[in-house]
Amino acid sequence: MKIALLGYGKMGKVIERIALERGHEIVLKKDQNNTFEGLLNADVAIDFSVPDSAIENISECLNNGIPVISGTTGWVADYPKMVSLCEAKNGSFIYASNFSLGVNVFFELNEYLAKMMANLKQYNVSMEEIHHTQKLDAPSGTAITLAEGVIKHTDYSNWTLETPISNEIRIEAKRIENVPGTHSIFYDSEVDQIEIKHTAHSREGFALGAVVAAEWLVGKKGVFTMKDVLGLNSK
Ligand SMILES: NC(=O)C1=CN([C@@H]2O[C@H](COP(=O)(O)OP(=O)(O)OC[C@H]3O[C@@H](n4cnc5c(N)ncnc54)[C@H](OP(=O)(O)O)[C@@H]3O)[C@@H](O)[C@H]2O)C=CC1
Ligand SMILES: O=C(O)C1=N[C@H](C(=O)O)C[C@H](O)C1
Repeated sequence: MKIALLGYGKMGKVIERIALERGHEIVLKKDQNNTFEGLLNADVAIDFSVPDSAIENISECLNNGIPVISGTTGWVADYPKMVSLCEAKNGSFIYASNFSLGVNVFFELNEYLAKMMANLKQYNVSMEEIHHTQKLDAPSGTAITLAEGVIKHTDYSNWTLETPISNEIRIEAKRIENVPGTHSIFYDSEVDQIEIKHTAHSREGFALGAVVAAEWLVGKKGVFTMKDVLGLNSK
């Protein structure tokens, strides 16, 4: 498979290594300093760039009939626009706030726990995410997906980085040197605490998941999620 990398930073470089190990070829490594030249030779594009460039990168792919995977976070308010563009162009698109298998299992666990806790009003939900100090967005895209998973099954209706008012889930975003990504969800009552936690030990899991998603997407039309890629939709 010929892959265009849109974003060639920390993630782009790990994705390149894993893609080459799996027998793929890299036909474009786009950063701030070059153009999309080479994109049209790609079977699929993988965007791990910056919040301000994700929409341009994804649009360029969809407008040119190139299937695109995006892992860039911090632009999700505009996700519906990219879904509409993909549908209008009969294209192929996957966005995931987190491509790792472990986190996608954790997303399911989070929703399962939220369903069980929904009627136990004595418990207060909060979250913590910890990432490296270069991260541009807060809270992390993964924390937002986790909060949405709780909101879907409980009376919570929003998340906040500030002091929460009723029905808001407080997310604390910590930035510590070299942390690849740690997410915790807490259910606190006066008498106890339930905590679930996912800790990424490196960026390998995110990158492998993105390459697997790219391999899966080629030849399909539509807007998909990691649930489709991992066959979790029917569960
Ligand atoms: N969904 C997931 O599983 C994961 C998502 N992420 C997300 O992926 C994104 C990238 O993370 P990371 O690799 O750590 O970040 P880095 O800052 O290391 O890399 C970002 C890259 O994007 C490039 N870039 C900047 N502007 C553009 C542009 N206009 N077009 C293309 N590339 C551009 C930068 O280029 P230059 O060097 O020239 O500035 C750099 O190469 C973040 O949003 C992060 O949150 C990260 C890990 C997992
Ligand atoms: O910026 C990162 O590094 C990461 N970003 C993603 C996010 O915002 O959730 C995924 C992962 O936690 C690493």
